[in-house]
Amino acid sequence: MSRNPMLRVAIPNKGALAEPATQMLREAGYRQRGSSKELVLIDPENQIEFYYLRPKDIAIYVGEGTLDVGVTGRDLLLDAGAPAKELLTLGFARSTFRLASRPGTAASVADLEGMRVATSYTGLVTKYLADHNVNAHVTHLDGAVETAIQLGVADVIADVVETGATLRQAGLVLFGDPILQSEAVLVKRDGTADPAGLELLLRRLQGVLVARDYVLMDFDIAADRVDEASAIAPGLEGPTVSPLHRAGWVAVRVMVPRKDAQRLMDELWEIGARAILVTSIHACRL
Ligand SMILES: Nc1ncnc2c1ncn2[C@@H]1O[C@H](COP(=O)(O)OP(=O)(O)OP(=O)(O)O)[C@@H](O)[C@H]1O
Ligand SMILES: O=P(O)(O)OC[C@H]1O[C@H](OP(=O)(O)OP(=O)(O)O)[C@H](O)[C@@H]1O
Ligand SMILES: [Mg+2]
Repeated sequence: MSRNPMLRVAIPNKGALAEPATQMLREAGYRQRGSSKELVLIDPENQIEFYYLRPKDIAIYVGEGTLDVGVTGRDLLLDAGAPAKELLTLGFARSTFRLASRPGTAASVADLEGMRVATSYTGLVTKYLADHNVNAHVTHLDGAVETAIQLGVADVIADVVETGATLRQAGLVLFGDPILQSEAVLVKRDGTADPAGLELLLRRLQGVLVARDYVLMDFDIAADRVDEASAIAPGLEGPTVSPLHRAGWVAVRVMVPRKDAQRLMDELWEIGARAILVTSIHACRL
């Protein structure tokens, strides 16, 4: 029997995406490299190969079809302008892409006419300026772009902002609307059939995302209050209700968003639920 070719997956080898991406794949049951010197890791048991590449190159490999799918940032994907599309948002490396300058330099993108803009994301910024009919000089820098203004290379920068600490340290302020909201995404080449093994990878990653975002909530409650409890905590497909030895009482189990757990416990307690327990989900397949 001939086996399908292995699924070929691009993973960032450094920067803000690298560690959370490998951690998520480990949680999804895949082998990951043990040292940053390993550039390729084959996981024959799961019929998958991982290629550890520079974050900026991943959309290019996937867009050209050299690799089947990859983990990258939405900002990097748009910057590359590669024919690849988002399949799944992964919830880490969340950032915004913003314009910044010394106070008083500009108030909106329209003020950038004729100015010098430094960025590591030349593709993204050039398109953004063109979309706003602004003619500005875009200078490409590989990183640490916040320093470009102090060194007289640019009037304005466009860069990734998370906490804003790097900007503050450089004496810069944000201006204008955010150019985009970014986070890590799984991408695939546009307009091609799904390769063998992709559906399984997606299901496993979705399982990790649900296990991270949801908890299990168990409680005991009088049977005639189950409808009220379901209105508070409906679960994903309705609660599991089991009989209890105590007459007129039942045990209820629901999945609830982790961030809402404390509020839901308070509300369930108010309507008479007792022995309310919250448990983490280690893994799941919905
Ligand atoms: N401080 C941060 N917080 C959250 N996400 C970030 C942060 N810095 C970068 N990112 C995101 O991580 C992705 C990759 O950026 P990163 O800066 O790690 O790559 P790089 O600049 O190519 O690598 P390096 O900075 O190591 O040279 C982008 O999608 C970016 O939005
Ligand atoms: O808003 P903050 O929390 O300060 O984070 C944003 C900073 O993090 C990234 O830098 P990185 O460490 O990747 O260095 P680089 O500029 O050389 O890419 C980004 O380019 C910003 O400089
Ligand atoms: Mg960086």
